Amino acid sequence: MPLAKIAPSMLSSDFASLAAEAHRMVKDGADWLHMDVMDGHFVPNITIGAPVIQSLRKHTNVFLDCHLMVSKPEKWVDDFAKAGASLYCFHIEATNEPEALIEQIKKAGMKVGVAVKPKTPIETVYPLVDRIDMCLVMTVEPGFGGQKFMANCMPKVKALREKFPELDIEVDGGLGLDTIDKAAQAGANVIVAGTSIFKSESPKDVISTFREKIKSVQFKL
Ligand SMILES: O=C(CO)[C@H](O)[C@H](O)COP(=O)(O)O
Ligand SMILES: [Fe+2]
Repeated sequence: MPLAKIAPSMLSSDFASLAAEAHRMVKDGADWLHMDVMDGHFVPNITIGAPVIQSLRKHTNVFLDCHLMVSKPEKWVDDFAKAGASLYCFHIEATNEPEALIEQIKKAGMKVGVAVKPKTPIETVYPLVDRIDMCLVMTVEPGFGGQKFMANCMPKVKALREKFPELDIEVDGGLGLDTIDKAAQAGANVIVAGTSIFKSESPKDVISTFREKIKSVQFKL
């Protein structure tokens, strides 16, 4: 099972001080920064686009894990690559040609992630796993931070981990000190958390607790 990676969702940060918030998260132990991109069409919310990634990239070298909750994800690959995105994670529900999109993302020089919404069967990603770097199993309906963790998505994580022991498996939505155990035991190793980290008195402690919980199950799976 790959190493634990903790990826604060910047959706919960103060967007007016994004660079400072990014530095704060890295100082507090974040491995990646999770950048939630929403177009108001695939999900009923609008957040950021490539220009924001471009600005942020001028202030930090940290790995930018971009979660594209957008229709037509093929349309934005080059913009995000030029802007300095490290990983481009698209929703399998948003494209009819995932294989071509994966190749396009790789050609643009980014890592590739495929995301599945809670109701999407995990089997849909199995044929793609040999070509991707990460699978994101949503544990809320995409669109908003601060929602309740959907524990009924854990069997999807477990099945994916059993089939692909070395794959980066990311969970996203409602992760906190009260839900991290379930995600770790199911086999997730990349933890996205916005609300629980940014609302905490000590993001550093939350991040290190997440990492310890993943490590504690690492060798059992
Ligand atoms: O993809 C997302 C929303 O669609 C966010 O990454 C996610 O909601 C973060 O949630 P939380 O604040 O509960 O950690
Ligand atoms: Fe996300």
